[in-house]
Amino acid sequence: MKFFIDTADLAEIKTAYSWGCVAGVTTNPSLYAKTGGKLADFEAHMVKIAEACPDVPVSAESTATTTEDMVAGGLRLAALAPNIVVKLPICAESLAATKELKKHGVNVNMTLIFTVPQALMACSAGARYVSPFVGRFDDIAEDGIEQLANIVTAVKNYYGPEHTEIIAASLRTPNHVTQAALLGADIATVPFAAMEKCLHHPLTDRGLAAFEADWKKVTSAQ
Ligand SMILES: O=C(CO)[C@@H](O)[C@H](O)[C@H](O)[C@H](O)COP(=O)(O)O
Repeated sequence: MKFFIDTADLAEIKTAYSWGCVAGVTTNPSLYAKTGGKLADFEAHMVKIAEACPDVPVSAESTATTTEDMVAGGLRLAALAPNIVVKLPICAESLAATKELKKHGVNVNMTLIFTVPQALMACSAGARYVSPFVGRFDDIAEDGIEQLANIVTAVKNYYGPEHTEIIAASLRTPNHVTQAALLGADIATVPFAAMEKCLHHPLTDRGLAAFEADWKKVTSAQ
């Protein structure tokens, strides 16, 4: 499973990318709003992200509401940098836009996926990625991991990763990441704070402290 970083914060993206394990970036309007960014700066911000990690896909989300605007806006976003993927929320208009954008060679990441039929419809329209949400199911006392498992099984029954990759989204914890990996999601897109948590374990920290203490004994004995 690949790791994507789920943020629009450039500093977080640069830090996570420098670790060498980040294979993509996903952003959305809420994550961009969190950076304090203005509408006029949106495209320039996406370019900065794309240039900061030029060898991995960067999802930039369109807020258009008609197929025509999604296609026009998608072509504009895709032209900003070669690694930009156009992110669209699942709806009738975005399915049609996905089919059209694919004809132009533009990759689409279809987001806000909560059900198996939604995921299969997105694949069928030609989405390069589908993004089922986990945490938001947990928020309403449903099992987000179980829902993700159903989507992974159904999509993999009919499509391979060269057609459509599954991005487990709305992940909040290392356990979400573990479960997404075990059930076969192609990608986990992880917020920076959760990515940092994934790095650590108390036994790793304890082991490191022991190595350092023992090495001091070795160096001070010389
Ligand atoms: O859809 C994708 C990735 O393609 C994500 O960026 C997705 O929008 C985010 O994971 C969610 O919006 C995060 O939602 P939440 O868990 O913070 O409620």
